Amino acid sequence: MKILADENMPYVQELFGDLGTIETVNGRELTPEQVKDADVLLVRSVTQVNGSLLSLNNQLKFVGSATIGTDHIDTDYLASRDIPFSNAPGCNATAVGEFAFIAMLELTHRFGGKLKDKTVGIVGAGNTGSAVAKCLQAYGVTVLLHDPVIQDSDPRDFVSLDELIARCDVISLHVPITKTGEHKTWYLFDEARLNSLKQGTWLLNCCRGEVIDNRALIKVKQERPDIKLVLDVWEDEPNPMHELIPLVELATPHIAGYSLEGKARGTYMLYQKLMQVLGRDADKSMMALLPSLWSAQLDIESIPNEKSLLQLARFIYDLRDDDELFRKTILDDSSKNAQVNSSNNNGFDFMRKNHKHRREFSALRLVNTGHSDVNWLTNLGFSGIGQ
Ligand SMILES: NC(=O)c1ccc[n+]([C@@H]2O[C@H](COP(=O)([O-])OP(=O)(O)OC[C@H]3O[C@@H](n4cnc5c(N)ncnc54)[C@H](O)[C@@H]3O)[C@@H](O)[C@H]2O)c1
Ligand SMILES: O=C(O)[C@H](O)[C@H](O)COP(=O)(O)O
Repeated sequence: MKILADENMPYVQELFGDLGTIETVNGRELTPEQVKDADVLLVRSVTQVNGSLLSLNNQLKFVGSATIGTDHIDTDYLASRDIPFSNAPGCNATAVGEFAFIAMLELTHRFGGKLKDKTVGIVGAGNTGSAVAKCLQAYGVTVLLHDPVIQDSDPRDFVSLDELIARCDVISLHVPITKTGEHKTWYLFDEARLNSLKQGTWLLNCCRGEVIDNRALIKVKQERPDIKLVLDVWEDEPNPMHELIPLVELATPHIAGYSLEGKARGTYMLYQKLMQVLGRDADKSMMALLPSLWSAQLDIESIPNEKSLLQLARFIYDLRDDDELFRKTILDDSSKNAQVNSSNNNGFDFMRKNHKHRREFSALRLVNTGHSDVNWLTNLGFSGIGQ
């Protein structure tokens, strides 16, 4: 069996190695010729899987995408050819939740005030939106949810988008990209909606770039510096509008979901699905792939203020490093960029490919050595305390 896998998918050899021959490829540049004799195709979000890519292949038994989003997959086409498909729902939701939470702590530290005093609106209350809400609620932040698709069948409370915008100090976007239908999300935040943000709103986008009209965002942000932005995703990736980057407070190249655990979960979910398709037992364990804990343990006496919480979060993941590298990689030093571009086509993809996967909060075991209540850190995701 020939398994063709994106070169940026970890643990493929460990999980699929005994099923056949593995060939790794640059997913963004994959051609029909390369796919021609594959039995299994494992992709990430950068590969458009459609009739054109699969036009020379008559033997494909499975397509898997180690991602939450499926907007790069022509699922109707795969169904028309009876090719089983699976994505990896929720695989990197914890990573996105922690990324957005840390970004909010960073903004609070930079611009003053307390995150705990803010009201945060989540647009799209599925896996990633709920993961952000979980972190915020563990810390005691007020959260409002907007999700017209599930609001009638979900027991949580929901508000309209207008109410969310009017009441929230921070808005975090977690919707799939959809171009049609009653609840389409393409340019959900167009110029009019961006202008309706209340004074001083922080807007985070960790879902898909095209949920915000980026050209309109440049215009609005130039007129309204009170709005603060965290963008992990961009219109027209891997070529974000250069004029937008300096206007963004925290800018990263679509890596909100890039935790080691999130990537491992993505590959593992595809392994489980393929074994099911092949009618075989999935006898490998995902936990065996991961280094057990990133740090044996950290003694915590108290979290006296938000700065201490930020320091603890930075110990796991210092988002400022990715922001700094992103600006340098994309904007600075054209000669360096030329080198990057020649070997890897694009600085955006270069940074994603070479991203050192961070760990999730759960990789750090905390021990409560004081008398104050720090047990809520377990609800935030850390291991140890209260267990
Ligand atoms: N930046 C990253 O690294 C990263 C990582 C994971 C996922 N993503 C993106 O984030 C998206 C969301 O991921 P998820 O796991 O939360 O997906 P999900 O399917 O679990 O949740 C999405 C939610 O959005 C809701 N929704 C749909 N249209 C809406 C609208 N118009 N208004 C409000 N809510 C709407 C859906 O009902 C659903 O509950 C993915 O589709 C993917 O594109 C990005
Ligand atoms: O949809 C997803 O799961 C995310 O956008 C994912 O993090 C994208 O990462 P990629 O597949 O491009 O490596």
